Amino acid sequence: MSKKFPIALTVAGTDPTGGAGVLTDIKAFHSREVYGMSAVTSLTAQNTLGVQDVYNIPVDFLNAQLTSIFDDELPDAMKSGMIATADMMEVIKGFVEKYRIPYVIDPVMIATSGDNLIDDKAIDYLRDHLIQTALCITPNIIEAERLSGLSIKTEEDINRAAKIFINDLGVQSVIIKGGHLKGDAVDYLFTKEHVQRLSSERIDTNHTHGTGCTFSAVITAEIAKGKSLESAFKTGKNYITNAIKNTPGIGKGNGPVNHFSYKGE
Ligand SMILES: Nc1ncnc2c1ncn2[C@@H]1O[C@H](COP(=O)(O)OP(=O)(O)O)[C@@H](O)[C@H]1O
Ligand SMILES: Cc1ncc(COP(=O)(O)O)c(N)n1
Repeated sequence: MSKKFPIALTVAGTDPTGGAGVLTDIKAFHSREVYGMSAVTSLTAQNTLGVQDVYNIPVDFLNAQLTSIFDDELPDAMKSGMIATADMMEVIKGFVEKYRIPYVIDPVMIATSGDNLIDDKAIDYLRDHLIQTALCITPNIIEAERLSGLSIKTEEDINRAAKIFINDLGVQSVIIKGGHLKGDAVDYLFTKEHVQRLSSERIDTNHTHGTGCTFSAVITAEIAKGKSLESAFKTGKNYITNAIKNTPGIGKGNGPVNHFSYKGE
């Protein structure tokens, strides 16, 4: 029987309050009318106030989850978020290379609350071995600084970091997200050939838990539909701006975003 929906897979950690990680990714896939699958890397005990505890799934069991998925049905695109260790990254790299699946990496390192989510060896593996396997990586400013080794304060710094990603580290394309800079919220997609700049007003809120997860999940969903990266980037930006603006107001701290309100392209 032929499948009726595109399929997107997320490989990431869980947040029991549903604001970040696997749960927000699946909500975003569903909202974009894409069938969602997941392989869990870590269980976290976290909420809108911070991360209270982390349990990393044994690497063999991550392998087992991915084997179950890929033995049965090939997703049209996949993304990853929190991958706590280099061993886990190696397993994921194996599947991406074997099945040649379009892959978006959100190089998650630190939660909005400031808690570390992955170890230093994992950051090195991400930079030296994993990001090269992706169609696109979506670092925020802090992640772009850590991976490129530059301090990023201005648009010029962003351009320099992008050159390092593409020319020195060998990534196919990079979206550097300006959510953590001042002024308008500006994101930049760099490929070897061109730059696409998308700007939105900065929304004055602390309800930005899971924004990076959601943004990369929407991009992955659009890629699963066969959309171009440029078009997926536009949808991701429109979706996240709307989702932050219409915050559902959940929790006592940095709340999650709204997956019900965006109906556009
Ligand atoms: N206060 C805000 N107002 C509008 N857009 C925002 C705001 N904060 C983040 N964004 C947007 O949300 C997306 C995620 O960005 P960012 O917060 O930088 O990533 P991360 O969640 O990985 O730290 C980007 O498209 C960014 O421009
Ligand atoms: C399991 C998990 N994955 C990712 C994030 C980062 O979230 P954000 O999108 O706010 O940077 C998180 N807090 N928890």
